Amino acid sequence: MTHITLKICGLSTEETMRAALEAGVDMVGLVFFPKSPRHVSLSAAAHLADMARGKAEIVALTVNMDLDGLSRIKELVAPDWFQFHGSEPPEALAVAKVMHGTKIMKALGISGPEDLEKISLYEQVADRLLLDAKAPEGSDIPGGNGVTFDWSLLKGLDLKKPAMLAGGLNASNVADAIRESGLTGIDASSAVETEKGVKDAGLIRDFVAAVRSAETIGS
Ligand SMILES: O=C(O)c1ccccc1N[C@@H]1O[C@H](COP(=O)(O)O)[C@@H](O)[C@H]1O
Repeated sequence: MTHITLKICGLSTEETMRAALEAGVDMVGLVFFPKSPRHVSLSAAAHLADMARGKAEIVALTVNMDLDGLSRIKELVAPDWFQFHGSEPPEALAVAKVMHGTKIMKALGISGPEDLEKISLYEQVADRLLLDAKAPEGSDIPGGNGVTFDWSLLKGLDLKKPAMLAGGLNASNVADAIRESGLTGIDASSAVETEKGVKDAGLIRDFVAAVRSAETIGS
């Protein structure tokens, strides 16, 4: 039995935060990116983070955010992790880590084997990698688009850091995704929503149950 580290991203209401925590997720993601339908204000995020503290790790998702913005999040929300989901260079991760003392997760968009080359640059400084589908052309957001990629590209990779899989994962495909990728971390957003940005407690519970039952794969 392998424990899958499970993150639900883009929570923005008390009801769905409670559902995720009661279902036993390991990480909860709060999105700080105004173009995203899941964007939360600092005050709303501070309240949601207080609900989660001590029950799940709190992840602050940012996209190419400057140091002042990161400092405000750190001060008001006190996340355990910063998730960098833009084109931040490895040096920016190193600076954030020293300045804020948080753990760092770096998202990398994958669509083909050439995208795997970036991994070695980032795994030296990131505490965790997030291997996500590349955003479709024309999308306003670099993640959270509900699209998948060829998970088998990841099979057998010699990763130096823990890694999560993301991109279009839902209760029906997540067991295959775990098996094909070989990763032991899962992150999802769109599939637990009834419409863009609107999370649903029942869909969250179904997704968590699907991941937990997939934990027996290979054991
Ligand atoms: O969720 C968002 O709105 C978002 C915005 C900007 C960058 C990343 C975002 N979400 C991340 O995208 C992946 C996959 O999401 P999905 O399941 O395909 O919807 C996940 O890692 C989220 O953290």
